Amino acid sequence: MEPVIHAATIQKIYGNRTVLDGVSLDLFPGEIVGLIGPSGAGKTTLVKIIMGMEAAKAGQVMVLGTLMPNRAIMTKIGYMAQSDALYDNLSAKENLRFFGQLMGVTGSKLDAAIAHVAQVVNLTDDLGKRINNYSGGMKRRLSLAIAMIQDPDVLILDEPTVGIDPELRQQIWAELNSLKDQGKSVLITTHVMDEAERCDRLALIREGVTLAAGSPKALETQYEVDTVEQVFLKAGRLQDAHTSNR
Ligand SMILES: Nc1ncnc2c1ncn2[C@@H]1O[C@H](COP(=O)(O)OP(=O)(O)OP(=O)(O)O)[C@@H](O)[C@H]1O
Repeated sequence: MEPVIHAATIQKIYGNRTVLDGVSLDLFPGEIVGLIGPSGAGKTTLVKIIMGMEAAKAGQVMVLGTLMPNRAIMTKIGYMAQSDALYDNLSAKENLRFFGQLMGVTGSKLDAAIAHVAQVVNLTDDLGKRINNYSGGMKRRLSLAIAMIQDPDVLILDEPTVGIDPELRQQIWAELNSLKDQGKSVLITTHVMDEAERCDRLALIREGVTLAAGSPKALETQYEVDTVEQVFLKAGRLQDAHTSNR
C-alpha cells in the first residue's frame, strides 16, 4: 500500500542547532499516527516540513504521491496549526465559510460541511458569535472544524485537543476514528498520553531523533512496561545513558 505521507530522513537545522536529525515517518490510508515527544522535540517542525511550510536541510517528503512543497496538494490536507489563525472580527460561521471556499467547497456542500464540522466540535449554537468573543478552547475547536471542512483524505493536527474538555475530546476522537474507518489518515501531535494510547502507531521523538516507533502495544511489550508514558520515560532514560556514554 502506498503511504499517504512519506517523510524520509528529514534533517532540519536552525542556526547552529540540529532540530531534526534524520527523522523518517510513514502514514498509511486508514490509520492514525501520533507524534509524541517533550516540548522542543521537533514535532511541530516535522509537521511544518511535511506540509511544505518549512524547508528541510536534507531528506524529502511525499504527500499523496507528490513531492512537497506543492501548493495544490496543500488544499487536500486538513491542517490544524498549533496556534489558531482565525479572523477575529468575523463570526465562526464566516470563518468556516471563508476557509471552506478557499479549499474549493461551495454552495449547498459548504452549508452541509459547516453544519457537520460545527456539530463535531460542539459549536453549532455558537456559530454566529464573533471570534473575539470566543474562549481559547472554542478557538481550538473552530480551528479543528476548519481543518475538516473540505473532508480531506489526510488530516494533520498539531495538538488539536489543548484546552478542550475531556467529554468533547472523546467526541473528537470518535470523529477521528470514524474518518479512519472511511480510509482517511490522521497525523496528530500530542502531549496527552491517553490520546497516544488511542493511535494505531506512534513515533516518539526526542532531541530531533525517533527514539522508538510502533503501535502502543508493541512499544509497551518492547520496553516491558504497561503504558506509553512509561515507554517514553524509559526510552528517554536509555537515550540519555547512551548520549553520556559517548
Ligand atoms: N523558526 C525557528 N527558529 C529557530 N528555532 C526554532 C524555530 N522554530 C522552532 N525552533 C526550535 O526548534 C526546536 C523544535 O521546536 P518544535 O516547535 O518543532 O518543537 P515541538 O516538539 O513541537 O515542541 P512543543 O511540544 O512545545 O510544541 C525548539 O528548540 C525550538 O526552539
